[in-house]
Amino acid sequence: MIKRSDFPKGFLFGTATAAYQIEGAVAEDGRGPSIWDAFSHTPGKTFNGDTGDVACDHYHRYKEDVQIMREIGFNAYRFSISWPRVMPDGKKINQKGVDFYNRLVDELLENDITPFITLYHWDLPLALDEKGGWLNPDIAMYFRAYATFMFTELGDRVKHWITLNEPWCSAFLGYFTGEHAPGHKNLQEALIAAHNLLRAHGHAVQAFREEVKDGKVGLTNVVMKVEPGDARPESFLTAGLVDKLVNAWFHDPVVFGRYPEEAVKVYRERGLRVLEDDFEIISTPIDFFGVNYYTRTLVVYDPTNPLGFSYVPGDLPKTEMGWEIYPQGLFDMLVYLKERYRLPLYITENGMAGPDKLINGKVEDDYRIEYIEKHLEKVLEAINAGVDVRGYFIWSLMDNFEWAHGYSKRFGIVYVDYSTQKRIWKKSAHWLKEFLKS
Ligand SMILES: CO[C@H](O)c1c[n+]2c([nH]1)[C@H](O)[C@@H](O)[C@H](O)[C@H]2CO
Repeated sequence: MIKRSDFPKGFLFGTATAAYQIEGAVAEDGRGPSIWDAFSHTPGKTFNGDTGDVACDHYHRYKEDVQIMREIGFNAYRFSISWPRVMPDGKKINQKGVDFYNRLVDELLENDITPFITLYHWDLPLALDEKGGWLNPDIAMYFRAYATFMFTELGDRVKHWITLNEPWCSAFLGYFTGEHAPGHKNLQEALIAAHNLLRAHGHAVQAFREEVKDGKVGLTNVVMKVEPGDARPESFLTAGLVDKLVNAWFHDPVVFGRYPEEAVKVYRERGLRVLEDDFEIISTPIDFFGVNYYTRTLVVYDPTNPLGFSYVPGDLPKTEMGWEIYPQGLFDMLVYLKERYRLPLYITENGMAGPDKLINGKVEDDYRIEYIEKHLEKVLEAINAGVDVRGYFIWSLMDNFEWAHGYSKRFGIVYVDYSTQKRIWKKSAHWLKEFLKS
């Protein structure tokens, strides 16, 4: 049985959330609409028509939520700032919105919890989307101004920052598959959005170096273990390619100042334009990578698919999201990231959606305890293999708005009864409290 004391001294154990998924209060104290407000209110876009209008009402209940984190024993908390809450039109400052984050940061520090702030977790101000959003190259300068302002506001107390959460999702789910806001379905647009996201990241890092001299800044990416879904040699080659399209596409530019050649070739062969400007800015050195790991993805060679591959379901046990439970993939990817980029790593998300049922006031989520324990074992294995992992954040503190899945998927270690906003510790929260004392 793994113990907290097995981990290096100073290793951070935290939990993670995102503004639009938990805050609610979407029109309170001057907050402006985001693309997710518009998207979730568009019929057919989210499960059951669910929206983030109320979510977990964290905007009003943040003190209670911080107390839960303290009682469980976390020493870190990763959350995101709602850009449209602090700048309703993407530019003009809304002091009441800023004050919420000042209160939240102070509450965390008073409870000895280290704040990790994500500047962008998908809730772009709608006003900027109306100017082209991530398709408009000017977005990088809007983002730089927003980042600079937040650094000056909170950088005296917050020393760990993440520019973007998963630019792959923002670009490819938002502009190619259309599953996420703003819901476009155009691969060329996805490539343009991806490049502007990376440019915005680079500008924010440059601003950070000017504003927060004693801080650390990084980028959090989707980290998928990509494996061949059958034994054909072409599928092994395909897995290597998809790894470049998903993982390397957002890691390589930030460290090497270029896209992975094999992936550029795939796009160019299909007549798509791959942007290559501003790599100098994009590769402004960062201090760490945030790793969001959940599962592996299996791909097979499929010439009928526009990009030459298709996904296949694996046969391992799956979570409520249909994602295979594959802790080995976390070890593999931590070693892969260390070998390729040689940067410190924080696991900024790891967790599972479970069939959580509230029965007689309890949620016996033993499956989540096993999931967390197995993944922590792999983190420890990676550390012992020489990977510089500095923290682990569970997704998520509490059940929340799971994007297009609405409230149908529960990732929390704390159950939320949305009809009463009551927070109820799941068995996994009690297990974590013991683990964090061990
Ligand atoms: C393959 O999963 C992705 O890396 C991923 C999973 N998740 C995420 N990214 C997002 O960062 C969170 O907002 C989601 O709530 C969370 C759970 O779906």
